Amino acid sequence: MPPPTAKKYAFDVVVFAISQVALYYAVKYVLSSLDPMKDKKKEAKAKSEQVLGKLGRKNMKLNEYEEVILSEVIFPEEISINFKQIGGLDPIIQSLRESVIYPLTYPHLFTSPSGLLGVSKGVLLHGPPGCGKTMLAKALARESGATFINLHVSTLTDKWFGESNKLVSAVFSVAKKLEPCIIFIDEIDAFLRERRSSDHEVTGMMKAEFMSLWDGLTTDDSVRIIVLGATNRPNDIDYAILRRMPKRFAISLPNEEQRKNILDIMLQDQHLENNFDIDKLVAKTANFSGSDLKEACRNAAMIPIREYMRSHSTSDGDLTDIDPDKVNIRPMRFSDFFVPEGSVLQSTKNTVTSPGEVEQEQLD
Ligand SMILES: Nc1ncnc2c1ncn2[C@@H]1O[C@H](COP(=O)(O)OP(=O)(O)OP(=O)(O)O)[C@@H](O)[C@H]1O
Repeated sequence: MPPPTAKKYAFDVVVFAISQVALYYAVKYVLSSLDPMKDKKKEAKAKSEQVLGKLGRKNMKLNEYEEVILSEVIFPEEISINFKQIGGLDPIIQSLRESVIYPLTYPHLFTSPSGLLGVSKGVLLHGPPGCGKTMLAKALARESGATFINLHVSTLTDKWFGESNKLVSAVFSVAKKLEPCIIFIDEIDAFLRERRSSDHEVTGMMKAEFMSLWDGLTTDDSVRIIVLGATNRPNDIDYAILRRMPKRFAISLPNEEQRKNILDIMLQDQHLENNFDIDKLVAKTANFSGSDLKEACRNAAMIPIREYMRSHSTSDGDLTDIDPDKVNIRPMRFSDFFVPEGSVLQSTKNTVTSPGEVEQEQLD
């Protein structure tokens, strides 16, 4: 048999190299199709490309964890709430402007060689449910012009369990890339509650990572990132976390004056009867949260509409003779708040506060 020629050797080497490359891609393909997170990563990538496009930062390089976090970014123009829609919280709004918006947007006002003006990197909104904490956070997002990361704890834990630490560090690296930035964590107690012996090891590591990266913000005055938390249960939050949130705002149940403000806002576009006594309604709604008031107004506003529909429907329930240009719905009356079907009492009976003091109003 003749000895193999140089040509044959070269051919064998090429075939071997091709087979190795093919093997590499085959293994990579198999591994990626076995990845249980494949679809989610793909989804996150698509969403993050969309977000980067909107931010005008298409060329920004992100790792796959940062892509997941980017899908939590909310754009100001997607938020319909502004400070004017929030009643009774003007002093808190002003303080939030000073402690969140101005430091992010006018950092030069807050620099001093002594570090005395150092801006707080953690702000906490706390108080009973339905009193406007989430509304405040959304309005801040809209009015601050900062990038707003609405961080869902489930994003860090449920889906990606095991990779939580990398996601936590992605939260801060994305925030840094997109600063000024607000990292908002609703129900922060669920995430950063007091450590318990029953905590999963990963949860503990994730919290430790979060705190250490947060400390990194505190030590660098030039960083324009703020962690904003909201909770109904401030007492459940780890003391170490509370210490990192020196600015705390209590959003309590609205008092009489605040309820008046809230009701004025909620009813401002309603057609009200001439002698509608808003002060009387304020007096009748002691212990109501903003959310209770909203529900009560919504139910009351339905009464004239329901009356109109009933007066224009057949016995089969079909609406008849309704000319959109001639719809004539009567103004809202004080008594609409006390019609049994949609009464204030009924609408709020499931809330934690007890609006039970409200008595059924005489309908006359
Ligand atoms: N001060 C307020 N002014 C106007 N509307 C309010 C106010 N507080 C609450 N509301 C109404 O109640 C709804 C619920 O409020 P929000 O979600 O902000 O409460 P929250 O304090 O974040 O409650 P939770 O702790 O349950 O999340 C709002 O969408 C709004 O309609």
